[in-house]
Amino acid sequence: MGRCSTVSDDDDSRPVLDVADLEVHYGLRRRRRRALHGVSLTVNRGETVGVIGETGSGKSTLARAVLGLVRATSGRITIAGEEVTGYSSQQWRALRRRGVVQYVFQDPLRSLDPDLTVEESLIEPLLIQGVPRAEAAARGRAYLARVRLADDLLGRLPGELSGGQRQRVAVARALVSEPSLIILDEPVSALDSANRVGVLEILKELRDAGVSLVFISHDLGSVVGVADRIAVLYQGEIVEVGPARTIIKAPGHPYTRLLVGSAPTLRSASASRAEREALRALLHARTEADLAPAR
Ligand SMILES: Nc1ncnc2c1ncn2[C@@H]1O[C@H](COP(=O)(O)OP(=O)(O)OP(=O)(O)O)[C@@H](O)[C@H]1O
Repeated sequence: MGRCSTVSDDDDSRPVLDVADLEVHYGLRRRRRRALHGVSLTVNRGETVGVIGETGSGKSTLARAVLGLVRATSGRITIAGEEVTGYSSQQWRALRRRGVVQYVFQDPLRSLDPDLTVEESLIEPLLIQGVPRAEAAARGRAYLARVRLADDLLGRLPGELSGGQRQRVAVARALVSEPSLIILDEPVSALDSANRVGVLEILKELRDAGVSLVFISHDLGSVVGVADRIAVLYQGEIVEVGPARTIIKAPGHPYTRLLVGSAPTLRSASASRAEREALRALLHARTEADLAPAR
């Protein structure tokens, strides 16, 4: 199976995702909270970009903004050459129906309709696009094989699958319409280690086949083997972005150093406890100085 086709244009030089100076606030007046500040990120066609950060850093908010599930307070989001920032919910629905951007969430039950069989879930996006049923069914089966699941699961409901099988079906469903971009928000976090390895292998194959992916995770170790570039999100801001190898070998920001130092498998020697505490203190000092509350 080849590269995912381009849905809305065929200019390969244009980023498939261009997020510029994105700001997202939640709540009103005194409850107003800034979740993202000045976030800029591009994903080139065929590129896999990892976004890592600890809990509450704004990873899901970024995913939701790019999927039109949360509104940008300011900034610009362009997907496959289409500026979507000011889209109404109707326009977002139309964009999703065209299959330009697809998603996989941590909990596959959020990505899959519990009342649709695996086959129905796989062919639904294609039928919406007007693909004839027989062709849609054939493509659904092909993508099921691509995530290494057998045809005998086609008649099952999501509730009749294991967690790992469900997440593979969610990945196959995201792929079936051959979108320009797939957003994966913590796709392996809820899986046991065998399934995690299996799904990461599938993501690597997709990357090698030239599918454009955003892989969001709190776990640097999961992202590092899959992503071409990694963006580090800290308290709603991207503090560092670079090739995966550079992020691991020469992390620039104290928070990235802390992440790398806390993941012993990523370095020959993990940071000592004293080093980690020194980095935490440095981070704390920066946070106090740099991050003003939302106005
Ligand atoms: N619907 C909401 N209303 C108000 N605040 C929210 C809402 N959703 C998220 N937040 C806040 O925005 C910030 C970023 O949340 P977000 O869910 O994007 O973080 P995350 O990095 O995905 O965290 P996790 O890894 O725990 O999922 C947090 O401070 C969170 O409490």
